[in-house]
Amino acid sequence: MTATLIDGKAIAATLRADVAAAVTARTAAGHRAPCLAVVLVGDDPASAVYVRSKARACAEAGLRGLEHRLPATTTETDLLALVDALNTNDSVDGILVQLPLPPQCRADAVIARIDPAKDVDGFHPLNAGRLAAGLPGLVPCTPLGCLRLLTRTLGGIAGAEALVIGRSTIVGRPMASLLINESATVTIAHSRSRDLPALTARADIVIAAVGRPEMIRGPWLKPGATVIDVGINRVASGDGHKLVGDVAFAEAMEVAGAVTPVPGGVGPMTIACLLENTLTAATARAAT
Ligand SMILES: Nc1nc2c(c(=O)[nH]1)N[C@@H](CN(C=O)c1ccc(C(=O)N[C@@H](CCC(=O)O)C(=O)O)cc1)CN2
Ligand SMILES: [Mg+2]
Repeated sequence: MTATLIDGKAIAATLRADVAAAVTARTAAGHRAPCLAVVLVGDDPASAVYVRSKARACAEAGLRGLEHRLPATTTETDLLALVDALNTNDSVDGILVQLPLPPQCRADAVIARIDPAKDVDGFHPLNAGRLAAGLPGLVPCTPLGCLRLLTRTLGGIAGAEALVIGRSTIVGRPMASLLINESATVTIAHSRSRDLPALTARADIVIAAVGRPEMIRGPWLKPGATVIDVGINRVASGDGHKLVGDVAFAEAMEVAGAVTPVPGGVGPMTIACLLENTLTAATARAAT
């Protein structure tokens, strides 16, 4: 069996075009363009690339993007003061603080300071609680992107056995809540789970978010399963490096029904869902 490749890049492009059309309709109706403020602290090269991609994606979809670049020596107090200023700035609809932060800035404290109505990352404890309770709110972009890929690939997922491998607050836990809210039967596994191959063997849907290169092997999978690989691992290859996921891709393609590639699977959906969340936040704020 050769699995279908789930083209995250193409599906993300469709979602971005949908957001752009909705933004055009909003501005034609007299609203200002939704505005996203992105805060980057320090000079982590990967973070700088992601922030640039977010700014470019905003511009292409007709959103206003504001970039705040702060030095690596920024104190937590100064960062919180910037968040406060963005919270009270009425022309800002979404606030995103790029992670990771330098060690002197506690991510938990910074995230908790963001106005939950502007928390387009969906990381604020209030939004996490709303998602866990099955209430509407802003949802983390990576798991939301995974759900969009699943519904595009499978249609409904009600009743499906889903295995989420990874229990982070950014991916694993919100992913499990999203799947439960769609009436899937959900198991959460993690690094201490006893028999991962046995859990994987019964899963119709596997979401791999462990951060270990190619840990999930093809023969573990249930034939025909849908595999969503959230991992982005840089590994040595020849003289340079390459990106691999948490799933052994070539092996998975032999057994699964559909598989996301790395790169070009989940990653592009994260940024498309950020645009979607910014539009959602702007629409909800305009209605209050
Ligand atoms: N505040 C946040 N910080 C971080 C988040 C986040 O959602 N909010 N997620 C990651 C970084 N990230 C977005 O910020 C992100 C990572 C990767 C991709 C992506 O498209 N990856 C490509 C491969 C890229 C490469 O070649 O290196 C892919 O998978 O195709 C998008 C966004 C941590 N921080
Ligand atoms: Mg990917």
